[in-house]
Amino acid sequence: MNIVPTPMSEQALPPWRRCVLKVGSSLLAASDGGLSTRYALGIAQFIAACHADGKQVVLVSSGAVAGGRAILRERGAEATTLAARQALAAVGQTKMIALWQRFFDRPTAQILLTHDDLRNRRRYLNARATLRELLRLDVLPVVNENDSVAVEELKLGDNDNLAAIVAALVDADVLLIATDIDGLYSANPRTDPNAQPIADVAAITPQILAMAGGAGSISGTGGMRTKLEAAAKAAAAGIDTVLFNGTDAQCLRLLAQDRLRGTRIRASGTHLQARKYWLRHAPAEVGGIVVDAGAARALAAGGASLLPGGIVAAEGEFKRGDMVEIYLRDEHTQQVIARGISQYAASEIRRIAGKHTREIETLLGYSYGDSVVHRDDLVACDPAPSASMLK
Ligand SMILES: Nc1ncnc2c1ncn2[C@@H]1O[C@H](COP(=O)(O)OP(=O)(O)O)[C@@H](O)[C@H]1O
Ligand SMILES: N[C@@H](CCC(=O)OP(=O)(O)O)C(=O)O
Repeated sequence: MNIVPTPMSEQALPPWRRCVLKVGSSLLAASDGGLSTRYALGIAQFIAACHADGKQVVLVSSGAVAGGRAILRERGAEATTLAARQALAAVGQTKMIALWQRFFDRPTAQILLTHDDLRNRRRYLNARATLRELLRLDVLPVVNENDSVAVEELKLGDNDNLAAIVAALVDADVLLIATDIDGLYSANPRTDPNAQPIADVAAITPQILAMAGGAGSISGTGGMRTKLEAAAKAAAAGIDTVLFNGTDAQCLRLLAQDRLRGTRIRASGTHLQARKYWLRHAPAEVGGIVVDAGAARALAAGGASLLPGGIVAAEGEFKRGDMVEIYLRDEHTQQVIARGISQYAASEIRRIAGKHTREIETLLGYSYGDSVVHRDDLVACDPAPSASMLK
């Protein structure tokens, strides 16, 4: 029985500047094995329209496994072992990148991430710096899990969750998930003729989670369940998620004009509120960075990054990627004026404190960038003496 689900109603979306767009295997897998451009073309046109509007897109694309399967089949082989499945993903990954590359004038870049890259603080920061740089250079980053080396027990496994993590990583304004169905329904419409469309979800509650079923095709992984998990992760980072039908050209055209025929899952607060809340409340390392009055004024005013020139000293033994407090000190008092994530370890800061940014490379032999604390990773604090540091 072929059930046609009730269509979603149309709604306006808030304007956005940077998105993560996840495209599932269901849209890329060809029915006879391998990858198909059938729906990729419409999605590429949507991405090109976003670029033309000055918007930034990070593409999280599945398709490595589907792409490799056809080649394996041609050779009469079967992916029965883990090594065979990983080899298959390695072959398919190049097919998937080639599929996207042909649609764009601007360069595409391949970023393969593992669970470890996202868990390890230094690698997380490096991945973030690379993605930021690619966007600055107007390159289209195409992200996938590094299936060919990921250890089975530590695999993220589905790209919905990966896309949510990447959305937080790049500070996206919205997570767009393209799939083969119009959005979330009260039950899986492929099996339940009474399934009703749900256009707006205020929060991922147990009732909402209970609506989600598994994948709709043999190529899909996780179905609606992993999309809702991803939306919950994005919501916690202050990012809205949008589920829409990537097979529907009209839906894609509307989306390019910030109109949605699909499901919007709302974040609890704004993206900035969530990030600032986290920066304000995440535990800081012992010690911190002491700055001069000029730097303190710039940080208190908001919008500035902390550069080495304004730093007087680094105290304690924090590492690159640690949350630190930033102080202004005179003979009598010490005030926490801001907190943020340090791009440099305390020992490195001691060597570059008071120096010009162009000297970083010479002094350290490498550079993680001009900012010691980037403005996106920094929150100004209400003036209050630092209890832990008062002598
Ligand atoms: N409540 C639901 N609403 C909509 N779709 C659902 C629901 N529960 C399960 N699904 C299934 O989820 C599928 C999409 O997920 P999936 O097959 O993993 O695709 P993708 O490859 O795009 O991630 C749909 O085709 C549908 O069959
Ligand atoms: N990393 C895998 C994708 C797994 C996955 O999440 O697939 P899907 O749910 O279809 O997006 C691949 O490239 O085949």
